[in-house]
Amino acid sequence: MTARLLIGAGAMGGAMLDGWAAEGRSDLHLWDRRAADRAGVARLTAIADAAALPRPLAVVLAVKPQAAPEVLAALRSQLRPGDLVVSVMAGVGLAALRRGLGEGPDLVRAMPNLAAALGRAVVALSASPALPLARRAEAMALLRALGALVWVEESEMDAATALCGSGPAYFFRLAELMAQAGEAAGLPATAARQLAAGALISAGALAQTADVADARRAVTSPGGATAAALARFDHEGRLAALTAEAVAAAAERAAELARELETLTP
Ligand SMILES: NC(=O)C1=CN([C@@H]2O[C@H](COP(=O)(O)OP(=O)(O)OC[C@H]3O[C@@H](n4cnc5c(N)ncnc54)[C@H](OP(=O)(O)O)[C@@H]3O)[C@@H](O)[C@H]2O)C=CC1
Ligand SMILES: O=C(O)[C@@H]1CCC=N1
Repeated sequence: MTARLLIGAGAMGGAMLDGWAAEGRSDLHLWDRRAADRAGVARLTAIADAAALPRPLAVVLAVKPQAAPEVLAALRSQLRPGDLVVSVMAGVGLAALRRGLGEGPDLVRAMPNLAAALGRAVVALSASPALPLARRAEAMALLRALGALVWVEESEMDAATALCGSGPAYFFRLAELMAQAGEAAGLPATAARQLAAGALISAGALAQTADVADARRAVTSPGGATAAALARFDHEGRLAALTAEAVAAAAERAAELARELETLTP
């Protein structure tokens, strides 16, 4: 069984630990500056301790992209040929990971989301075309407990980040605004929040069983209340335009993180 080392246990790393805990794994190691201790997870006192971990070793990098140069530099000399490094850092490309970590480890990029804690994320994956299938399978085995896996080209990773990494926040924002609008329409604040969040949960559940366009059509009675709302959303294509603009902004920010990293990399 491959030992696992997670570096960075903030929001995303913590969610992955929760997802793996549900798998009942006993070979989890963690390095983080200050995350709380967790049952069943062995804390390293320094990244340098990674050298002594059992092999084969899979390292998952979940620090902020801005911390990448420092963390990659500390990790580089601790890795051995055959180690697998999976990075969930937005905007940190395979080339930057390779420069930072050297030729030893095999590399995979992954873009999960916070539903990894519940095993309900969708995770975009990319790797060099030269990465053998067996190593891809190892990365998939590592991430399977976190949710559904979708391979994309590395050139598509920023767009994938804008959808699956950031995407949950878009729906949460809409639910926040729906709650505000519900209150303005006369509901008590608590009920408005419960109903808006409930609608989000209901939509998520339905989206698991049907194509989203079909599900939308099923909700929309001809001439009914939903149709009235959707007509406003779609008036002159404004929701489509706004959504396209927002997704492009997220993808562009991921690309920009990569450019910023170039200036940080020694
Ligand atoms: N949040 C999300 O929904 C998603 C995040 N990601 C990616 O996951 C990564 C982590 O994001 P997120 O969990 O939100 O961020 P957080 O800031 O919540 O977590 C980062 C963690 O790494 C720790 N850390 C360890 N070493 C360092 C170091 N040398 N410098 C800085 N931090 C360090 C931080 O410690 P400290 O608290 O002391 O700074 C913190 O615990 C990012 O690269 C992001 O792009 C990907 C998909 C979704
Ligand atoms: O906002 C971010 O940059 C990270 C990546 C996707 C979700 N959170």
